[in-house]
Amino acid sequence: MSASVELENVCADFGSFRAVDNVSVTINAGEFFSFLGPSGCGKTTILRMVSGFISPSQGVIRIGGEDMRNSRPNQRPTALIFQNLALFPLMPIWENIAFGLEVRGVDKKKRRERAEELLRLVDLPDAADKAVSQLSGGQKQRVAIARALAVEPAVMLLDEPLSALDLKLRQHMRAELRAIQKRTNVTFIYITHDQGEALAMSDKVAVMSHGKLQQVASPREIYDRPANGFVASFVGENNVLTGTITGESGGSASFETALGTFAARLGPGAGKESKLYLRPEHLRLTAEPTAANRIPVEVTDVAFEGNFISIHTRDATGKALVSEARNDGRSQIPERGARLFAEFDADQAVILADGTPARKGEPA
Ligand SMILES: Nc1ncnc2c1ncn2[C@@H]1O[C@H](COP(=O)(O)OP(=O)(O)OP(=O)(O)O)[C@@H](O)[C@H]1O
Repeated sequence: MSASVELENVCADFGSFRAVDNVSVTINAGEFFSFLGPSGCGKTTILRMVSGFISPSQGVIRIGGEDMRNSRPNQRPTALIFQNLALFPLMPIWENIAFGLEVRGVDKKKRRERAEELLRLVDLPDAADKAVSQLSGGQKQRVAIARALAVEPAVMLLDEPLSALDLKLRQHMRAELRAIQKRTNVTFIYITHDQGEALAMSDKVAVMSHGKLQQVASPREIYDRPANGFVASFVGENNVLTGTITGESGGSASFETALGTFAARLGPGAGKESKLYLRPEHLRLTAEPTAANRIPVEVTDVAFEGNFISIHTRDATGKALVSEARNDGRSQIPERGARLFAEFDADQAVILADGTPARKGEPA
């Protein structure tokens, strides 16, 4: 079973400080949905309102179409998973998983069967009789997920559940979590400040800043078509050029900067206070430019990043521009000090409205 979650004009105020500012979003049943944003942007507060631990100051939350205003946390079809999971150290794994069922009066045989079924689901089929101390961090996290699923929630709320794990395990668990979500078809609402996690796992991502939703879209759209400068800079890397729009035609514009005038795509909301955003992977370094958009640069550093190489450059005004080359043995990697051109195609550069306004109760 899974359920949709709707937030309609939801605000959360702590005194005069607005932590969540007029958020409206629909999360479809069976979706893996992430809230992504920097620390303090209001993600956890949203999760706590959906789970019922705090009430919205304004607005409505519906789960499965039902207004949750008068439902306490234990009356909601939700289960919550934290970063610091608390398994009971003196109980074997299967009893940890079945604990919620015992509270509900399910008999021991059924509890054991359900625990074993869930252990198969989270890919730990032989762990039923093990002690908590015998499991690794990642395995414990999977047990915590099995325990949350035991009571058959329609919505799972996950609050940065992987942040205590090391990098390799975190990457492995991304795939695991996604697989578990697809197998169960339970709605997953996942909060994270890690863009890699959000992009890799989610059907849809909501990018947040200062309590406000900035964009709600598929991971691909968030990356390829950011709605504003905040999303463009927070998700992935971008070179940012300041300037002014001097002409427009169709979906593109000419943008005058201290380095010259460039043709670029006009993003949503672009106006006077806009900036030009250019991803490092779209900036090509060459001695013989072919594109009209070109900037003379000098290479200042070449950094090996594993699967790609970051090439740091400086233009005539002293501004740093970063370009990326794939480490595939075929890319030409320039030497430090080389004088080249950084060129880019107009449809890969986008002009976007700037950042996000400050929220109520906060200095601008
Ligand atoms: N009970 C509270 N009283 C006062 N302010 C609060 C309270 N809870 C949260 N806040 C404030 O609201 C803002 C949003 O907090 P929230 O925990 O939702 O952010 P977050 O995006 O989850 O951040 P993090 O990733 O660091 O957990 C923060 O500025 C925080 O200090």
